[in-house]
Amino acid sequence: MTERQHGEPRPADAIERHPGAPAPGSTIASHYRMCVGCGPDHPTGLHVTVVAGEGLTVAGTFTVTDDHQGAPGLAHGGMLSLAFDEVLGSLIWLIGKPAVTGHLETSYRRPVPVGTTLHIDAAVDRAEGRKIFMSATGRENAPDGPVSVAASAVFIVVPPTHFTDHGRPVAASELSEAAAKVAEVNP
Ligand SMILES: CCCCCCCC/C=C\CCCCCCCC(=O)SCCNC(=O)CCNC(=O)[C@H](O)C(C)(C)COP(=O)(O)OP(=O)(O)OC[C@H]1O[C@@H](n2cnc3c(N)ncnc32)[C@H](O)[C@@H]1OP(=O)(O)O
Repeated sequence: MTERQHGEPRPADAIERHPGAPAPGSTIASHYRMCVGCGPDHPTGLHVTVVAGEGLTVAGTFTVTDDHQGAPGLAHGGMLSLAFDEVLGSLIWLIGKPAVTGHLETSYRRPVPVGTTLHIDAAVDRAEGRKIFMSATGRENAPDGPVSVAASAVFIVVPPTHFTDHGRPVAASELSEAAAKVAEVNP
């Protein structure tokens, strides 16, 4: 291996779409029915939906409701950050490796009123060892609407046991098929 010169950036590792990844255009199923980000059974969750894109990209949506307000009539910044965490996190199903958020940075560009649907495009930018660098933009009410929020994140690849060691036991019926495989629970 050639030695790097001082100040030269570390070369990125190859990172590819997993052969078993959901096909472009298909919905990425909610990983856990009670997830506050994507779970369909969560009463006040964000109910984020995500569709796989080409390569290492996804497109998500989050519709802001009264349950997500900070100032009256406006989305709470933490909720917007959650929506980005969820959509960025769904990129792991394209890579085929479990990972968790290490660092998430959110830049709020415009207030987001209740009733807005944010269209969140997210992509994997590069990988370095276990670190996966990702970024996303959230546009108001249309895939080409004005950018309301932008985010960047570092996800860290973890062993599947991360969830069983630190979480609680769960039935396969509460998880998506892919998540049940990660958690190694049988139906
Ligand atoms: C019971 C059954 C359950 C079933 C579940 C089914 C499966 C579910 C499947 C899919 C779920 C998806 C869910 C998505 C939800 C959305 C995503 C979230 O909200 S995730 C929650 C929030 N995040 C955390 O809770 C992380 C808490 N932190 C940790 O656990 C650790 O700190 C961890 C794993 C992130 C790192 O700890 P280390 O000991 O493994 O890593 P070290 O060896 O120290 O670092 C490795 C490399 O990463 C960098 N690194 C570590 N932490 C970093 C950080 N915070 N920011 C930036 N880089 C970091 C280090 O500098 C190092 O880099 P160098 O190799 O030296 O270049």
